[in-house]
Amino acid sequence: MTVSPCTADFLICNKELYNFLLAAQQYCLENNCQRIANISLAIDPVDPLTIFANLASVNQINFYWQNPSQKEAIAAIDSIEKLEFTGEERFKESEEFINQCRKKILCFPRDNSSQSSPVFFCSFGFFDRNINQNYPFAEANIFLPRWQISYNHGKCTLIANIIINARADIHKIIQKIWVKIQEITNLKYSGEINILDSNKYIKKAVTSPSKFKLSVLSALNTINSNYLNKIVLANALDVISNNNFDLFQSLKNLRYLHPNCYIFSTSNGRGQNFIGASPERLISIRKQQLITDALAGSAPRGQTPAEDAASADRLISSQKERHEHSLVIDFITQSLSELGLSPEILKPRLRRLSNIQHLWTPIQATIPQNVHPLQIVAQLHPTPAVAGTAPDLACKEIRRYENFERGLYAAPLGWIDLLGNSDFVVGIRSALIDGERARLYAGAGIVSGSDPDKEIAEIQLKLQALLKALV
Ligand SMILES: C=C(O[C@@H]1C=C(C(=O)O)C=C[C@H]1O)C(=O)O
Repeated sequence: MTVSPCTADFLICNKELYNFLLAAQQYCLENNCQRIANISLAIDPVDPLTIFANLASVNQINFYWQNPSQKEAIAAIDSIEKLEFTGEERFKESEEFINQCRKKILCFPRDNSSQSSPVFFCSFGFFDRNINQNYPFAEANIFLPRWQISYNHGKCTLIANIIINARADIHKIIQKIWVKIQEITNLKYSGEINILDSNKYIKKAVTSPSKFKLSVLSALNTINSNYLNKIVLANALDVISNNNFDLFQSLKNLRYLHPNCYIFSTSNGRGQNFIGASPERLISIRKQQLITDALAGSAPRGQTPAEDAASADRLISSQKERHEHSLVIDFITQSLSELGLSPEILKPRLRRLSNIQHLWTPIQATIPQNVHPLQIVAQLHPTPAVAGTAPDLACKEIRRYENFERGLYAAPLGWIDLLGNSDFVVGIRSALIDGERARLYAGAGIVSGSDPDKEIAEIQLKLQALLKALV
């Protein structure tokens, strides 16, 4: 084999990597097995979205995630291990999948730091079984990426997951990593924003406003009969463009328009993508400290600072909005207590987004070693912020009222590393992109005192925020 001078330099710098791969290969030879080498290398700072836009293909499984402060972002490109599940045990089976993979992974370096821990990316359906058999994502999707580029407070890491067996060509593997580093670091950052006039699209609500209004009125009757306290009813908007939607430009636009939201994208490897800008954290765990959001109760942003403040005041003092919000706090604290945690409710605040504001109460807890992040996800999903109360009853009613598959909408989407760190958002303010078609989703919480017209207007506001970013 001819080794290029560049590879030779890299080889010398990474003698330790070479020895690690050699030892891994030896292990596979002696034990007649295959392993996954998880190789983390510090690289010069890059923008993971730029890398994602250039290296990810819509026909691969991939994932993009970015937090609101924009201090953390991850691009995960292509998969080396993946599984899809359906049914009630999907969270448990995903945890089991991670545990099985864990046994096969050898890490370089072996420093047990969060920068070099293998990361699994997951998306779940709102329901544990889809009714629409043609819905393009399974009810649980989990994968370990082939390439991962992580940005964390100014530092960048490339993680490569590579199959090692007795026949592995170690020089070739090292060369492949080197070529990838070159490819990544030579890419030019382009933060270009390209916002088009959404009037150029053909748009159609999946449920007409009159039908939606009837559903709200009927749901209010059910609430008044005390069968339910709250139900979150959603609508979808189908959008058709003349051209295929540009996934990467739409993500850049989302990041620009919604800098204080979690930006996400996941693909099924068959051409469909689910993207969005969610303000709602389901779980965020760092070093066993959990933080989750109770987010419910909404009002428009005002056109002027005075109007905005007045709208915020009305939101804060509205009995109806506070009741809607407190149902979410109660559910989260009770659910976490059932897991043996001691949740602490932080000071309530406002979550102010580009065109809407929400009542927001973060809740925190310490996680014992034996509680897996997916157990918490399973316990919390769906919260009354996206389903209602009691959630089981509300879910049955949602199925009756909504005439489309929720799929990944309002469901958990995020990542988990092998140290127990994790981030999951609630997949709201989201859209399913399929070529030149997009389906946008938004819902609103219905409680006693809800006004159907106001709920429809709230859903419109939520849809507009996303529509603006799509190109
Ligand atoms: C259901 C959605 O949003 C949820 C419902 C809210 C409400 O009804 O006030 C507020 C925030 C979210 O928890 C959505 O955006 O689709």
